[in-house]
Amino acid sequence: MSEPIAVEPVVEAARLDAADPLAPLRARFVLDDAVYLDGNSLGALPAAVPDRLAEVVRREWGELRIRSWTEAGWWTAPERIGDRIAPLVGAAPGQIVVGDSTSVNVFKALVAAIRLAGEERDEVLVDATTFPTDGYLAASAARMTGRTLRPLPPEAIAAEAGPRTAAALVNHVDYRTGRLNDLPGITAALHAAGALAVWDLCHSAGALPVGLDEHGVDLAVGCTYKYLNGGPGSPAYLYINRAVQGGFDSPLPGWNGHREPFGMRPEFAPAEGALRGRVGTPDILSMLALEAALEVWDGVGIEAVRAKSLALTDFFLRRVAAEVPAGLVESLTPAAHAERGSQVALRCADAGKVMAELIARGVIGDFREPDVLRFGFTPLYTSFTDAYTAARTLGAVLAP
Ligand SMILES: Cc1ncc(COP(=O)(O)O)c(C=O)c1O
Ligand SMILES: Nc1ccccc1C(=O)C[C@H](N)C(=O)O
Repeated sequence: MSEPIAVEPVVEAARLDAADPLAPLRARFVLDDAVYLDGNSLGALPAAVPDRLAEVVRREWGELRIRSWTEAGWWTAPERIGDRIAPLVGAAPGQIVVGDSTSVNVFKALVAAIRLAGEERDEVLVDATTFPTDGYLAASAARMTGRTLRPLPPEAIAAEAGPRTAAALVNHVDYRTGRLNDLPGITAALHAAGALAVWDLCHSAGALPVGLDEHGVDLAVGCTYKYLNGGPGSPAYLYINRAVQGGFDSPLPGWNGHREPFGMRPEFAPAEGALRGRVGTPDILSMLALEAALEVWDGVGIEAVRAKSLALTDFFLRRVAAEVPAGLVESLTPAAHAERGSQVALRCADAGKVMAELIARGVIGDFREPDVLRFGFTPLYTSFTDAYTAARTLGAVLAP
C-alpha cells in the first residue's frame, strides 16, 4: 500500500477556500491584504455602506430634511432594522428594537427582568467572567432595585438558580476565551427556578445560531459592530420576547417608547410590543449605515456560517499546533464544537508584544489582559488561507 501523500498546508487551505460556498461573500466587503482576524471587535466595512451613507446625508438630511422622519422611514428604523436582525438570532418579527449602546440595553433588560420577576425575588445572578460593562451594570441594577448581586461562573448558574433568583445575565460567548455557553440549558434551568434569562449576544450574533424564540429566552441584547459589521459605535439591539412584552416596564421610559410619542402627554404610557424598549431619538446615520451593512446577509443562512466558523477555527487550531513549538501557547478556547464560539484565544507569554509583532506583520488580532491573544473568525470574509497565514506568522514570531 502506498503512503497517503501529505498535502502541503497552503494547498490544503487553498482547497478549502475553493470548496467554501461562502467564499464569494468576501467581495461584499472592503478588505486589503492584511489578515483581518478582529471582526469580533470591529467588523470590516461592507462595500455598500459608503454610498448609502452619502445618500442619506445628501438626499435625506440635506434635501428632505425633517420630512425624512416619515418619508425616508427614519422614525421606524429601530423596529425595521430589528426585524432585519431577527432571523439571524432566531426571533420572529416584532421583538427586537435597535438603538442605544449594548451597555444601555443591558441596563434596560436587566432592570425590566427584575421588575418582571416580582418583589419576593431578591437576588440577581451574573456571569462572573463577563465583559466588564455587564458586571458594572448588573451591580448598579441590583443596587438600585434593592437586590443582591451574585457573580457565578456561567456553568454554575443553572444549578444555583433558585426561588430567590429574579434573573441572570449571561454571555452567550465569553469575550476572552471564546467559550460558548449553554443557552438552551441555562435558560431552561432559570425558568424551572421561576427566574428570567437575559443573554448578551455580542460575541455570538452573526457567528452562530442563537435560537432566541426556540429556547424561550426572555430578554437579550447585543452589539452590531462585531459579526454584524454595522460600524464603529453602531447601535445595539434589545430583544423582548413576545411573552414578556406586556410586563416589560422600562427603567428608561423615554418618549420614543411612548404609545403616542407625539401626543406630548405628561404621563408615560408604554407602546405595544418591543417598541416600548425604545428611549430617545434614534442615531439615524449609524442606524442607516447598519441597515446597509446588513445587506451582506441577503441569501446567507446562519447554519452555513456556523459550519464555516467551526471549520476555520478547527483548521487554525491544527495549524497552530503544527507551526508553534509545544508549550509556547495554550488554547483557552474549548476544543468541543458545542462549547466554541467563533474566536480562538491563545494564552501566551508577553502576549501584548506578540500581538504587536503580529500586527506589524499584517495579521490583525487583539490582545486581552492579562495574557491572551485573540483571533476572531468572521465566516463572511475570513478565508482558510487567512487562517493558514495567521498560524504560520505566529509560529515565525514565537520561534524565529
Ligand atoms: C460581551 C460584551 N458586552 C458588551 C460590550 C460593549 O458594550 P458597548 O457596546 O456598550 O460598548 C462588549 C464589547 O464591547 C462585549 O464584548
Ligand atoms: N467596542 C469597542 C470599542 C473599542 C475597542 C474595542 C471594542 C470592543 O468591542 C471590544 C470587545 N467588546 C471585546 O470583546 O473585547
